[in-house]
Amino acid sequence: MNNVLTHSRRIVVKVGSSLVTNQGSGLDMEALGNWARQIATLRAQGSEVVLVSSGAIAEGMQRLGWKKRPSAVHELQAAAAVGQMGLVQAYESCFRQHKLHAAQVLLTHADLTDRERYLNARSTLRTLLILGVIPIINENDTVVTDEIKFGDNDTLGALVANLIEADALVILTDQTGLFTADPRKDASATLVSEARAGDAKLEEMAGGAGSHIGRGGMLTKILAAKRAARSGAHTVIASGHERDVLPRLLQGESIGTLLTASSLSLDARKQWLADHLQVSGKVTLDAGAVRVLRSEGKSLLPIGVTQVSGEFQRGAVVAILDETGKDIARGLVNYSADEARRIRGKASGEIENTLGYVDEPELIHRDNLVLL
Ligand SMILES: Nc1ncnc2c1ncn2[C@@H]1O[C@H](COP(=O)(O)OP(=O)(O)O)[C@@H](O)[C@H]1O
Ligand SMILES: N[C@@H](CCC(=O)OP(=O)(O)O)C(=O)O
Repeated sequence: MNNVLTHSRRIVVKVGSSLVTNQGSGLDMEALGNWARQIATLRAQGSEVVLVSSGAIAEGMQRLGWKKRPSAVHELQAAAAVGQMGLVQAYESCFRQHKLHAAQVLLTHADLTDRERYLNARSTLRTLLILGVIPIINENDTVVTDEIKFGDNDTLGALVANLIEADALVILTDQTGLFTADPRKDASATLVSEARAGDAKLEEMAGGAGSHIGRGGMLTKILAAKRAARSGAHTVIASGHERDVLPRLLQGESIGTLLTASSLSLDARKQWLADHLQVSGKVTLDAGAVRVLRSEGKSLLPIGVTQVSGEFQRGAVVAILDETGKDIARGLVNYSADEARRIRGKASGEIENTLGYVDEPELIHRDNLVLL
């Protein structure tokens, strides 16, 4: 019996490519019907559920008659555009059988890194949940390029869990959970039934995707659990082939791997900052500045900055690096890259002399700064 999930009222369910397709070609309608039925059960019990579903590329390939997954990005994008139609049509008809409306929500990285779009996405999802609609989320493959895509839907699932402050993220896949090593390669691997999300040991156990269908493998699921935990969401990694896995999990049954979040959660603004995978620039600090940020939770003053790279405006999100180049924090800057270069290493009292004006004494205020 596991009480952690019985208290979950808002849940993000991610179903991987391996579970929604027929060996990578076309959709497995029976599987989709099965997810819809289980989600309808949760909904009837009062839970709010968001579904993150892959499958667009596989369905698009089948509709276009392609036997082999293309490697060219524009062809994958074309397949995703064709296949997404089929994916939402299929879900729409499955959910309709349970008298539930479904909504298509396609997100990109940029949607979650821009504060205004992030807030819009959040309020739309909240509204859909209040209306009793099941949002079905996928990456907007058509407009993303290699550099800016999530690529796997595990990361997307975690960011959605952060976005709507979900209680739990359930990642369903083709394995029964996280094993001590990839079970496809190591027959002696054993199932990890419970661990703390973010435990570094888990990353060593996890390998890449087990088939040509899936993208991220176990590592992206472990990292997704770590990310989801930042807003307090627990993660379960379990097999989608397990009968009635969703209602059973919520009834407290121990199935798969439970990765627990500590009860500490960052406030929404800091959460948004921590979620920035893409940043506009970087500032490198000296050892003293790193120490006061870490141990005293202070604001970052220009005097502690040794280097500024990239081009950014006031209000942008930047990565904060320690003197060895390690990424240690995210922050919203009070000065542009140009201004920051001019005031770096200087005392705050010198800002006015250097720039001719002073907006704020600190480069990044502590309220706008989050340690990673
Ligand atoms: N430690 C591990 N425990 C379980 N599975 C692992 C592990 N390391 C790697 N894997 C592989 O990860 C695969 C699941 O990821 P993936 O293929 O991306 O599926 P999905 O499409 O569901 O995201 C499994 O089939 C398995 O081969
Ligand atoms: N957005 C892509 C799915 C990406 C993907 O395969 O992710 P995953 O299910 O995590 O292995 C699609 O719908 O085809």
